[in-house]
Amino acid sequence: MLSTVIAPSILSANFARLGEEVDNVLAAGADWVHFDVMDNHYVPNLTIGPMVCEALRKHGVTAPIDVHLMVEPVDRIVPDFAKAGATLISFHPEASAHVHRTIQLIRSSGCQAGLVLNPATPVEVLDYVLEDLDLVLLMSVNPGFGGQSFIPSALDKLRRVREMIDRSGKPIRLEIDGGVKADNIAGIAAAGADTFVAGSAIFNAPDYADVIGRMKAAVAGAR
Ligand SMILES: O=C(CO)[C@@H](O)[C@H](O)COP(=O)(O)O
Repeated sequence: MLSTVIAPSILSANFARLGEEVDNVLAAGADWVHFDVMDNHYVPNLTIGPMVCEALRKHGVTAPIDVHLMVEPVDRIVPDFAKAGATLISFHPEASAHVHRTIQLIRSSGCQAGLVLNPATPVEVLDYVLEDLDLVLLMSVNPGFGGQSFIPSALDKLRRVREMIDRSGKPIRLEIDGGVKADNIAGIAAAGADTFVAGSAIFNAPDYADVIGRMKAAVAGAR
């Protein structure tokens, strides 16, 4: 089983002090930085692009940057994020005309590739591409905003994708994103996730180390 990763979503960080927020959350025990890119087209919100990713690298961030593209089209922006220092790039199959080609593009740009399934996207979309992926990201909210509630059907989906990954025998990460909190993360881990995105639960907490520590302890108990 792969190691546990806690990836705070900077969507809920204070953008006026972003470098400091990222430093603080990494010092508090976070493993990755989750970087939500929204285009006001694929999703009804507008956030940050490659320049901000590059700025974080120039600021001195060395942790993996986990870029979640909620943009359409996808391919045009992939090389820009690779140059800006992204470690992983994940995208939605609905936003790419050629899913396999986009995966190859991400990998040939030097990044790891992830595919993101919305709450209503069937797991069969992973057929034929699963073994080309480094990560599967299951959305447990509809993409576009932080602070939403975890959709319970994501647990069954996690179990199904966990089985698919285990059957493949490949070291593919299973990431969950949306409504993840210290008080529901154990059940999410038991359903098969190893990589946990949490935005509001971490950045709205007064003590980042305390909440990340409680999340890691709950995951360790469940796994
Ligand atoms: O991608 C998204 C939303 O589209 C997520 O990364 C959210 O930003 C997670 O926020 P919380 O639900 O943890 O507040």
